[in-house]
Amino acid sequence: MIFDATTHHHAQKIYSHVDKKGLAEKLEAQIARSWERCLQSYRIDPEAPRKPLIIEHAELTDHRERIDELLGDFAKEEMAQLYQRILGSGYSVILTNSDGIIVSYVGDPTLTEYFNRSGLLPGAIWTEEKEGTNGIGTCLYEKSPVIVCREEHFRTSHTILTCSAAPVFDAQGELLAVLDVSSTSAQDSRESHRHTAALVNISARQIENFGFMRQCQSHWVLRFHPKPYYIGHFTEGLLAVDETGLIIAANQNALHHFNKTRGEIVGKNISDLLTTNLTLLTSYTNRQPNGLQIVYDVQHGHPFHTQLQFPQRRSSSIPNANIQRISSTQMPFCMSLEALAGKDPIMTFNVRHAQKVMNKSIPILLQGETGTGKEALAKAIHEASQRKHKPFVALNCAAIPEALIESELFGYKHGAFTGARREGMRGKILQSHGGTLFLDEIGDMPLTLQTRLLRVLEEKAVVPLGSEMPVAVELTVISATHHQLPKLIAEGKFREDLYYRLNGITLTLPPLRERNDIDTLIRCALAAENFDNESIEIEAEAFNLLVAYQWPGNIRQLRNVIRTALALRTGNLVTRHELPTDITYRTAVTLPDRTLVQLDNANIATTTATIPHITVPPVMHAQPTITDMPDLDAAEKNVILQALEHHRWNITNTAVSLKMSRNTLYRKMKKHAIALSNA
Ligand SMILES: Nc1ncnc2c1ncn2[C@@H]1O[C@H](COP(=O)(O)OP(=O)(O)OP(=O)(O)O)[C@@H](O)[C@H]1O
Repeated sequence: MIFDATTHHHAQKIYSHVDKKGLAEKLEAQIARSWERCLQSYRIDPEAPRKPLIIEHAELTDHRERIDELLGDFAKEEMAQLYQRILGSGYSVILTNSDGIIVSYVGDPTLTEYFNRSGLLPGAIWTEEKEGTNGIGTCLYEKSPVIVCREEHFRTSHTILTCSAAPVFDAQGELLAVLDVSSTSAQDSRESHRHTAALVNISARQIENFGFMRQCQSHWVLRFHPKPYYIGHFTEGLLAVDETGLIIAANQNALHHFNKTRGEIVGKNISDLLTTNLTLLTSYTNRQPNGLQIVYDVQHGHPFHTQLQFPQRRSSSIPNANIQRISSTQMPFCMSLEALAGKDPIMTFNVRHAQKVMNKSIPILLQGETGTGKEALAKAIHEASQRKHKPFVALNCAAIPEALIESELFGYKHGAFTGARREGMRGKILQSHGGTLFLDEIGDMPLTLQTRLLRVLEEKAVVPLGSEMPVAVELTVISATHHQLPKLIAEGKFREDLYYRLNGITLTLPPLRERNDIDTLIRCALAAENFDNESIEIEAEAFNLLVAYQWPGNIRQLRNVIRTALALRTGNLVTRHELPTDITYRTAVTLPDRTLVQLDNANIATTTATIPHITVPPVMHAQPTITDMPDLDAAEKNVILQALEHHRWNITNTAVSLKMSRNTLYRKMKKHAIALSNA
């Protein structure tokens, strides 16, 4: 930056504007507010020279993955289209995440160096706190479209830029990203940029609507607009509804069309807002798949043209009270924090307590037998918390060799040790910055690492291997173990001070055999494992055998049994013959003949099926002896080895292909003495 009279004049203009409360200069209100924030809240010196703040490549990759998850490739395609529309004007098109970090960039290759020097490059941070008034940062703060033209920038070094930025919100109305177009042309004025700003706003709405459809793909989505030809247009309203017709999400346009706030729409039934309901809408769409139906705004009587989109992978017929379907898309519903509370008093207690502490940086310790749903609860807490848009990062302390946990957790600088990645690695702790770090099997963490973890928790900073510079981290930890930590402390295997650090609150998950909502869990498991989305019925006899079984492997075992039963069934009926002998022999039940239990998919998390009364006599322990098992064991080992080979020993892909969790895969590998070093 050149320090000359012009530079100084720019800074003086800002001081005098803020001092004289706007009397010195006529300014856009957004710019005036931002200048005040920069001087009074962030205390930035407008003349201070500044280098762009760029995050590390590995961190940028994490941010990109998170955005891609929510917006898919559409954001990049829309940016490319926008760039084509303004081609030749010397502009760059930029997408940042909600932290103001540039995650995508499309620009004139001949100007790349020029933009890079101005700090407009992937990984650069453009919040107002860091860069003063600017298109991206001010848009993030204002949560509305902004134009920041040349001298309206706060930092003198940015006054060569003209930027138009528009916010992109997620389906819940939270700010997700900012789309920005910047230029360095001296010809640009606020007026000449209005056309560009309009294009940016249209593209931001397109990205937002596409993101909405992606985020709500397991629900019904009602598209609506007062004019029929605007269905599919960036101004269309979108409402996502669950199977009872309850509105669970709305886009910005929907609020505008109803002239209501989000709070006045989300949580209402669709029939409270429109002269229709989900059954009428689905039956119309079944008859006329691409037709538009006219319905009326209940409050004002205005007509809306509507089109219903069925959930992807869910049955597209009208919910029917007699023939109930089980659908895999109910999985998220079953696994939400509210749904996990179920009807079991201990789980309800756990969920209520989790809700009270989840936004207060209080560490949560989950205790329970293997397979009781500790990781599922940790994820649900994260998803229900204010951190839901930040990463959920899990580390299984028992599954990773001791030598690797350290680098996995704390990360390393490039060249920290032989074999280290050239660009270094951000450890799990830094990856979870602002989100949730889930430390599974914490009781198995080696003592030396417990000491380092304790230091991180106390100092809220990480020192990556090979580095001396601590990096500040915003850390919320949920840890889990099947061990009794106080017992490990007494045995000298776990640090007492770490235990108190991790145990802001302990939630103990009950084993499945002690839960009184096992019927609901069976329904959830059936829904989750019904990948083909078919109508499934289960014989009362089979259902009751499942209810009465003792489940040593808890919910994980239940899921496995149901997965196999669904695969073995003939037609759509699950009978006792598809259940493992372990269950059918052990559980002697007086059963009625072939009464069907129909599974109520509309109320899967809360209803009890009408199960005919049965008596459950004492359990017969007809457990197979170990000598019955070797062939099965060998077959299992073989299947695991083949899958590992097929997926080149990638644990995540192998676990997905075998439909088991990574933890289970690690456990089975341990059981069969398959070491990762086999690779
Ligand atoms: N309420 C539920 N309904 C249906 N499936 C569930 C529920 N809770 C957990 N599951 C499923 O059960 C399996 C085991 O759950 P999870 O991995 O959370 O258990 P865990 O206690 O963490 O196990 P481990 O101690 O072995 O790590 C997973 O497939 C999970 O998706």
